[in-house]
Amino acid sequence: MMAALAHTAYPRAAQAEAASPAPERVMTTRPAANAAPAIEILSAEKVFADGTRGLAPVDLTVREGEFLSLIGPSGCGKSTLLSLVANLNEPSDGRLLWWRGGFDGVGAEGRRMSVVFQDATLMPWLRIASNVRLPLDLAGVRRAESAPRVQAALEGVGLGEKGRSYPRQLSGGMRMRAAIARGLVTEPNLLLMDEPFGALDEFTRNKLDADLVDLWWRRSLTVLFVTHSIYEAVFLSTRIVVMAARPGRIFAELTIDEPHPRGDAFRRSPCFAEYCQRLSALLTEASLASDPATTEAGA
Ligand SMILES: Nc1ncnc2c1ncn2[C@@H]1O[C@H](COP(=O)(O)OP(=O)(O)OP(=O)(O)O)[C@@H](O)[C@H]1O
Repeated sequence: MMAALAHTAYPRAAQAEAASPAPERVMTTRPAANAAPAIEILSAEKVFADGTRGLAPVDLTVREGEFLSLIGPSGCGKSTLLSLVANLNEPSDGRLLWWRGGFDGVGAEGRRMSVVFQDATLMPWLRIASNVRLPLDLAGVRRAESAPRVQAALEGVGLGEKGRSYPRQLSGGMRMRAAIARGLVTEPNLLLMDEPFGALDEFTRNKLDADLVDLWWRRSLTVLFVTHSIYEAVFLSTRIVVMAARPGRIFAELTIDEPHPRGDAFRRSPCFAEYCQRLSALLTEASLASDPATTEAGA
């Protein structure tokens, strides 16, 4: 089980979504600032074999229950940072902690992690259900046990009827949902997502964003999310980390202190527009700080 998160009840009338009869859920602005750390990045630095300094020392704590997005100009190290957290890459210096321990503790109860990339990477020759079942097959889970878990994961992303289809029979948005189902089938506590909806049209992306934030909220997930989209970052996140390039580093942070679940009413609200403007201004500053000429001049 995950550590208890602070749930702050909001008067339903305070939100336009309250007009909708469907969700009987308590609104919340989790997580608590003092929630336990899921990931601690401690002065982690990355210099690649060719000498490229992908990341200057970065210090960042991702707390349980956060939806934390990384945004910044191209080459600022978002994917590099995510790959360190996924343990697909090692820091050249500094270290990371996963649930206050080493990576060998990942996978234990309450410490499960999944990664979803921009490309759905489904096996074209396997039906959707078999694609989603892959992580369970690799873990040696027996079919009798995996079948209901696969079906539940598919239903969780709205693909309950598509298990017998092949990837080519699905739209791009559906394939991405299948990739998310594959990420969720192991019931992760932490979901790492590298621009998962970057290749989708805006309408589909908005829909998947709404479903993702709903999943995050219902399942008490912790999410570390890479995006280039200001709107997506503001809509989804509890906190946004703005990065600058050359070398990749943390430039600024913005907390989106708005209750969940969030829906279209939030997207249309003046405060959404304000957050977007603030984030846009920070990104402009980060881009200027990423310009070598500016950086040198200011040094
Ligand atoms: N394997 C590698 N070898 C050398 N340099 C690399 C390698 N991987 C990344 N880099 C460099 O490290 C820096 C950070 O790259 P990274 O892909 O993390 O940035 P990003 O913010 O995710 O970029 P984008 O938004 O364009 O995806 C860039 O300068 C990139 O060229």
